[in-house]
Amino acid sequence: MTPGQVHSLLRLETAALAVGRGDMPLAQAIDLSVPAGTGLLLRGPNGAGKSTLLLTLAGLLPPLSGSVVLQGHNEEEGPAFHHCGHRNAVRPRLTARETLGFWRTLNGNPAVPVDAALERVGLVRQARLDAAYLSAGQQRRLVLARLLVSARPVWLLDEPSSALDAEGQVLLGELVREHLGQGGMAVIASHDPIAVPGLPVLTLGAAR
Ligand SMILES: Nc1ncnc2c1ncn2[C@@H]1O[C@H](COP(=O)(O)OP(=O)(O)OP(=O)(O)O)[C@@H](O)[C@H]1O
Repeated sequence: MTPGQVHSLLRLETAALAVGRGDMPLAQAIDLSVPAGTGLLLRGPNGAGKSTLLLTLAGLLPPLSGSVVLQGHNEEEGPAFHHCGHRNAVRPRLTARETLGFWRTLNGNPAVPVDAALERVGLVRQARLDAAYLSAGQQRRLVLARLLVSARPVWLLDEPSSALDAEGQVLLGELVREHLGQGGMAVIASHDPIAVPGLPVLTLGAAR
């Protein structure tokens, strides 16, 4: 079975989902249905709850009410979600190559080899450099490479384009399009344009 055939059974669904922090609601009545091979772009002003929604979809925050279900997912195949927060979560004293090796081992389901992932994101020359010495955009590219080294069907990306140069933004669009093309899913919170044609948009309101 190809990845696309495996993922084609999956669908990310929320029903009457309310998300928030503590007892403070930020967004309510969210009814999503994201089938395999499609994505969703989250828009909305600062503080609207986009990051909170991504964390809730990832299972890292509890819903205030309602449900999140990944239909068709077999738990025995391991975790389905890659959550990449707006912070890079890189360890300063691991090299770029060690960082990807660490994530590949931790996340399991090995996919693209570490050196191939570094090449894909343009970090070959930085492979042996401590992550602390990577520029902001290079650290962001390392986060993108992390998506590649372990196969997970659902990418939850929080401001993935921040600090990326124009070429990096093109790369991000390519990676997301390829992932969707293989039957994956992506929910992306961003204030920037994302180079994925036809991406549906969910706009969260201001929470002020
Ligand atoms: N740990 C926390 N405890 C309490 N409130 C929090 C916590 N984290 C975030 N918040 C609040 O939740 C609200 C929504 O934050 P969130 O990060 O989800 O917004 P966002 O739409 O992603 O914003 P941005 O566009 O600025 O990234 C904000 O008012 C924020 O202060």
